[in-house]
Amino acid sequence: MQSPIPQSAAIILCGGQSRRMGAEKASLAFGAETLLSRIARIVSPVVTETIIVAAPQQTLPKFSVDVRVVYDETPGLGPLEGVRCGLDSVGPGVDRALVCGCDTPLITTEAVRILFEKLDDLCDAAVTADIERMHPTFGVYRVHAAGVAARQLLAGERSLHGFVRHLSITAVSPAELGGDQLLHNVNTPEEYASALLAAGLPPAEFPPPSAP
Ligand SMILES: Nc1nc2c(ncn2[C@@H]2O[C@H](COP(=O)(O)OP(=O)(O)OP(=O)(O)O)[C@@H](O)[C@H]2O)c(=O)[nH]1
Repeated sequence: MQSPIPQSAAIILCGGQSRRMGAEKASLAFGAETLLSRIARIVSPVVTETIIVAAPQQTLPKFSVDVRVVYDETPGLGPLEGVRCGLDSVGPGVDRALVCGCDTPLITTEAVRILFEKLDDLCDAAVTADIERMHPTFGVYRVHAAGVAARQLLAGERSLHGFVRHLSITAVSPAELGGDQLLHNVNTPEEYASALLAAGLPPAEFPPPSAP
């Protein structure tokens, strides 16, 4: 097994409303895991610390790896506030961090490692981008981008796409990371079912029978 990249972190966003899903995405079963615990397990081997950024009072599932949980300082601002809080809370010496949603269960450890390798000295971030658009919730950011996020939030910006427009970016195609399926986003019950199928897992009960 390869060792973690020194002075690196992973920030997993798990707040939000899950409106399209109609049930909290982070705690949805995904095989023997939940969506959130699966992502933590996949990303943690690459980094020296894994940080979960949750909404205040959010109930979190159990984890199979070490994580640190922090909470949105100002709730209700959306994922950009989660990114800002995550980047602001990395440990001493950490200078770059993966930012990832809890709703992309088909990402791989290898893809995370490649994203870190793609971040060159001249750029603020290496972000996945397909022919249609950027995917800011699968990217590696320099920790100093927290300042840009803070300024954007103060200016009323809420969107991660608006945020990355203010950064110098290396765009990384899904093909370079292992294929389009990596970015499969689980936002709806149908996308949840198709992600389980793509991962070779049996269908899950939906709505979920009980909260964890
Ligand atoms: N910490 C934190 N994470 C968030 C917040 N909003 C969204 N996220 C996370 O960011 C990722 C992308 O979220 P979206 O799919 O855009 O929004 P969502 O609220 O989860 O879902 P919808 O209500 O259906 O739009 C997911 O992993 C969410 O858990 C937030 O306000 N704070």
